Amino acid sequence: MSTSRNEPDQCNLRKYDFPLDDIPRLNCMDPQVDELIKSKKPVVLTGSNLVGAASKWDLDYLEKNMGNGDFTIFVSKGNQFKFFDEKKLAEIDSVSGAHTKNRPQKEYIRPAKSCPIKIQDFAKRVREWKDGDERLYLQQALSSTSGAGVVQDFIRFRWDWVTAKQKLHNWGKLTYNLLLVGLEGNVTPCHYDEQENLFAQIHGHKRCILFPPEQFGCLYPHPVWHPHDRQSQVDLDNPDYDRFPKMRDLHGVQAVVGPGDVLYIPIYWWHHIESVKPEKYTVSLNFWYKAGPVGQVEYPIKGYQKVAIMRNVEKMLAEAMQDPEEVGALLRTMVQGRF
Ligand SMILES: O=C(O)C(=O)C[C@H](CCCc1ccccc1)C(=O)O
Ligand SMILES: [Zn+2]
Repeated sequence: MSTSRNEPDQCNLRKYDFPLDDIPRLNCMDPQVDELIKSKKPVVLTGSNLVGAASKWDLDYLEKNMGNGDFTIFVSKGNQFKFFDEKKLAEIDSVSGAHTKNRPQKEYIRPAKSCPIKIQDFAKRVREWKDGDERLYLQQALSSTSGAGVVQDFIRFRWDWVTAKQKLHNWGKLTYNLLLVGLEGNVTPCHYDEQENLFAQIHGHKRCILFPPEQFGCLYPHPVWHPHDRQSQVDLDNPDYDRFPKMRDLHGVQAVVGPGDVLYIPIYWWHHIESVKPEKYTVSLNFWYKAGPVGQVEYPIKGYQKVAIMRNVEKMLAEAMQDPEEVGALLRTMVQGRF
């Protein structure tokens, strides 16, 4: 039911076959918050005012205060913006020796293509956008050249609060803040990142569905050498249970975040993010922190540590075999009928 305030109508959110529990929503001063972050569990923090200085970052303000540099936007014919790492493609081309020359170069479909744009053009295209047009998603790291007004606001974020969190939980350094401006209906499909993430929602609402690293087996990620490394092969919005039978065992958690909310997305947790009604576009800013130092390893090892181990095995085998196509065959030979 939609309340009088500008809130999403929980009833018109997409329904899924798998169960979804609610991510706790706690005031940032609640001591349970640090318990949850310490145990790498997601939580929505309210009242932090972390990006209060950005509460005025709507399209008009961004248009006037982001300078005239080029911004990276992604354009997609559909509603999915599945991250495609061009650097991985370059690596595959560089590593492929004579033995792979005779194989037709596997063509990769890029679900969304990236192109540079001025913020003014982007804002115009968002205002004029209507259903059926190709979709846009601005995804740009903020820096000191991001426009005077925005930089002034950036300085006034609650750095004291967020730096205290970083230190308390032994996170590594802040790598960057990604500014995200997307259209209602845009979906960032299920993937995980190798960084801790304080995801601040500024304008509009986003529905975030998360799964713990332990559900790696149900989400069938692409191989680490693939440009879609860290992205799930499954489409939650169009499940293929024949190819991916273990999707039936999915059990996620979810939250709809609105302006002022900060969602803690723990490192290695899967997340699928959709910009939802009633607003036409959404503005978010994430705070990505490198993982902290690996402390004393405790046994049994945790789900996220198993993911790190599996990644290393895939990297080592791809390096040893020099031909990614042979890694699967070798792994099947190694485990089938034996373990
Ligand atoms: O903050 C996060 O981690 C998100 O996934 C937010 C997500 C956009 C992320 C785009 C992206 C995904 C992978 C690599 C580089 C960029 C959204 O809000 O749509
Ligand atoms: Zn992410």
